[in-house]
Amino acid sequence: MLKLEKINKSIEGRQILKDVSFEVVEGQTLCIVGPSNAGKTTLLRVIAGLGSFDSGTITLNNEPFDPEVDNRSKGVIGVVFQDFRLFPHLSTLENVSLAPELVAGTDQKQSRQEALSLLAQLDLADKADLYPYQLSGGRKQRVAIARALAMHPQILCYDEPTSALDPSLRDNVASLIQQLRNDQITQIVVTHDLAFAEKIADQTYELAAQD
Ligand SMILES: Nc1ncnc2c1ncn2[C@@H]1O[C@H](COP(=O)(O)OP(=O)(O)OP(=O)(O)O)[C@@H](O)[C@H]1O
Repeated sequence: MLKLEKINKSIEGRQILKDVSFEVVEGQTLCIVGPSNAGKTTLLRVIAGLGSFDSGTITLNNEPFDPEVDNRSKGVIGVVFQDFRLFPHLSTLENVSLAPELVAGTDQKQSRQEALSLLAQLDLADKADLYPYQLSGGRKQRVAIARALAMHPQILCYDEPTSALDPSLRDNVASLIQQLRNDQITQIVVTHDLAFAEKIADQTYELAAQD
């Protein structure tokens, strides 16, 4: 589905990504693992179009795909950030319905209906009117997931989904990712936690630290 071939990227003269090649299969979960500083976040940013790369090719469904151009504002690749990045001045419902309205042009009634249905799916139905500061870390993360899913991404990516949460929630995050996999959502999960990766991954790509 999404295929990377020999992706290279240097920052300030230092090679961070070297010949990164893998393919994530539709409906499956790919984990990108590696030690600190291996370039996991950098790679995720490249995939999501939030950062450039120097050489290599990326295709999506066998078509050339330039994330910086083709993902901008389109939500083809959704991202759940480590720190969630919710809009603090918006309610849970508004956080989820905003992008479909502003970016995809969905009318407000429909986008709110869809947001409510996603919130119900993620066990947040009774949190629709709360603001981010009123939510626990685990719930904020689920709002971030609902917000990404609201754009109907072809792939949902996570940057270190367990690291900002209490360790007791690790299994809940794993269950949630497994539940989304059962719903046929294609997922890419960046993690340094090998045991976590083992639980959720169909496929693992190991990123080695460069010198
Ligand atoms: N904008 C930047 N400017 C300078 N160096 C950068 C920049 N972005 C990333 N780097 C460097 O690239 C290397 C890889 O960083 P990255 O955050 O991608 O690694 P990581 O595997 O996600 O690490 P961690 O698990 O610690 O988050 C680091 O040495 C980092 O300092």
